[in-house]
Amino acid sequence: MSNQSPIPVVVNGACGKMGREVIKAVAQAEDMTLIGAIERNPQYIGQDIGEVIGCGPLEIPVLNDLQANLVLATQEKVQGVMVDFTHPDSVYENVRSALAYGVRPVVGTTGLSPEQIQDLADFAEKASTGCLLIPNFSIGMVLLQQAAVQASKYFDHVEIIELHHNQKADAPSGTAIQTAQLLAELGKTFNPAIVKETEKLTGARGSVAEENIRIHSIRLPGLLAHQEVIFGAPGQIYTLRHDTSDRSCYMPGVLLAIRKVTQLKSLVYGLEKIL
Ligand SMILES: NC(=O)C1=CN([C@@H]2O[C@H](COP(=O)(O)OP(=O)(O)OC[C@H]3O[C@@H](n4cnc5c(N)ncnc54)[C@H](OP(=O)(O)O)[C@@H]3O)[C@@H](O)[C@H]2O)C=CC1
Ligand SMILES: O=C(O)C1=N[C@H](C(=O)O)C[C@H](O)C1
Repeated sequence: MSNQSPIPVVVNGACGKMGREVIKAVAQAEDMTLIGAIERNPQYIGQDIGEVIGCGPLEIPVLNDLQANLVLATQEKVQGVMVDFTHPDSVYENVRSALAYGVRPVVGTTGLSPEQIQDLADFAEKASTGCLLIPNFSIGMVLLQQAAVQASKYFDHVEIIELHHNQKADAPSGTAIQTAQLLAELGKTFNPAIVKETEKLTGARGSVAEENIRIHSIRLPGLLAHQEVIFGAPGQIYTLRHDTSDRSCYMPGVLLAIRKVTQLKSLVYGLEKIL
């Protein structure tokens, strides 16, 4: 065991699908201490978060007061971290609040606009406070994206298909948007038109992201989170695919981000930057 004080962690969206996994992972991490579980759903407020998620008492009541927990995080021996897995509608304000208190945000929630991300980056820079925005915490997705960047040097035609459970609020997924951005960094425009296309049903050809890369979003019960990047060239197709089967796949990335954000002084976007 190291002599360093454990990192105090507040989890926002604690009773959601991802929040529950994060609570479990943080509670088991020897170098972290769970100090807050924030949730808006009244059915859980006041209950022990450990009991709610079925891992036994953790002596942390579920509260619906982010500000109070952020204040708590500033009173610990070492500066705290807020992990956010909530909703596109609330994440911007949550991160602004955490940064204002000097609490470092680790953000998994997707759906922030480019303008909101830039604003948070400026705010973190001014506050000289680390902040991590990670559209996807799984190592498999980082590897897929790296392979896609490599392939994009040799293929001029590419489309992205992302497939998720139908409780997902935002489309396209944060991961698909980031994947298109990474491919676009090469500085070439993909998918030169071969014929004049007509969409007989609006949206049939998906949405167009950076450098003319199309993203198609599928939402079905039974899916978790999946992505394909399909490259085409005359006479060949190269397909990269990542599938998740359990949300525990994100936890090594989440724990790494909690450790790394304490060493940062500005906003960093993407798991690949901290590996
Ligand atoms: N970066 C990554 O690797 C991953 C990112 N995600 C992203 O994380 C986010 C959460 O996903 P998931 O856990 O599946 O979602 P859930 O809907 O299961 O959980 C979201 C939690 O946030 C709460 N919430 C919803 N709306 C608000 C709001 N306006 N203000 C405050 N709290 C709110 C929900 O409460 P209530 O139940 O009352 O609605 C719930 O507790 C999504 O954006 C998703 O895309 C998901 C998986 C991996
Ligand atoms: O909502 C989800 O489930 C996921 N959301 C993230 C995204 O939008 O990319 C990450 C992963 O795909 C799971």
